[in-house]
Amino acid sequence: MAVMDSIIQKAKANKKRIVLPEGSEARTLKAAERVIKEGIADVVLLGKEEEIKEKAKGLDISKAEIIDPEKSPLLQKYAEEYYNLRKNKGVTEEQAYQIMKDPMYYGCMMVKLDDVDGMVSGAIHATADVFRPAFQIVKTAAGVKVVSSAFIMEVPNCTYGSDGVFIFADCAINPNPNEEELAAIAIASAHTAKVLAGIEPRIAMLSFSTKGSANHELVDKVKNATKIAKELAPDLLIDGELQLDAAIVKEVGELKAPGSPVAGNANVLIFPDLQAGNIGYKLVQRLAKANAIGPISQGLAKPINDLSRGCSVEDIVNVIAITCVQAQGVQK
Ligand SMILES: CC(C)(COP(=O)(O)OP(=O)(O)OC[C@H]1O[C@@H](n2cnc3c(N)ncnc32)[C@H](O)[C@@H]1OP(=O)(O)O)[C@@H](O)C(=O)NCCC(=O)NCCS
Ligand SMILES: CC(=O)OP(=O)(O)O
Repeated sequence: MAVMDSIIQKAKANKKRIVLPEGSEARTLKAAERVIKEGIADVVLLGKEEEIKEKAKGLDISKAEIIDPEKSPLLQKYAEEYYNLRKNKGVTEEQAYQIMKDPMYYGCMMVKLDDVDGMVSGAIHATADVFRPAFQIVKTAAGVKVVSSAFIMEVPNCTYGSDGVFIFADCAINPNPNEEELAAIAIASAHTAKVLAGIEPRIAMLSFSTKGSANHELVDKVKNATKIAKELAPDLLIDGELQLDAAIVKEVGELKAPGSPVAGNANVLIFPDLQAGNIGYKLVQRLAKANAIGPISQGLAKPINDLSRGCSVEDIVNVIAITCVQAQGVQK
């Protein structure tokens, strides 16, 4: 938990205000209580006040602000903002008003208008339902074409990576990134490695082939993405295409990819598509009992983070703390 200890200390040092749209969800309420009690963040819960209070019986959430989007005096203003953002996509004023009653959209608008510093959701919503409003309302940061996600993986009793700490990406957002997108995911993940996990990135572009051991168009995609990433970020330690064993096991790396600056010692693992990435992180989380922190979004203009529906209270606390640290880096 060393990585999370440091992130939680950073979050406490400059407290931020985080909205939780799944305000009446049991794990979310427990996480809200802990986050407030430990001074990690101020919390806004969205939902029907009576329902939230009923579900929170026995918990102290008295310091959380509760907002029911349907009754909010800001609903009309938020609807107008949404209408202006989406009218060119055919959204009418009436549709905008109805959409803005949805806590997922309302929460994103709070972030967009700086009424909160960040949002965490996804304990009972699928990833697409978290990111669709985020893409529409908060949009990408300047210069970013593709938003992606990464997990900080802390694998117990493991000497690979950085003493068992890895970044895995993209495990949650882009189903089938093209070469340029895969290169962008690698570069964004290097930033996450440095800023959030506190490790110096050594990036492996993963494949079922190592340095030409197999020929296939799927392998070509990873080779080309590696070339693009190296051109865009010549200072980064990045290599591919590498199989997983060549990427993380020293002896296998020396055998399959001699001379590689990364093979055998990688700590940032870039998966070729979402099938591999999502299966890969869940395998390591469940079979190796790794702490999977995330998914952490990369490239949104302001921080909005998803959760796995299988998350624990601790996972939610962790993602809230990460969202706070991301918010500290946002220029307003
Ligand atoms: C993320 C996701 C929801 C976007 O899907 P979508 O809504 O069908 O996307 P669309 O192509 O219709 O795009 C919707 C908007 O988001 C934008 N967008 C989509 N993906 C984006 C990305 N990765 N980065 C930045 N913007 C993106 C589009 O440009 C579009 O913007 P616009 O409406 O202003 O033109 C989709 O890629 C998805 O479902 N991914 C898999 C999520 C998942 O199931 N993960 C596994 C469990 S974690
Ligand atoms: C990240 C992820 O896989 O989310 P979920 O388990 O909710 O699909």
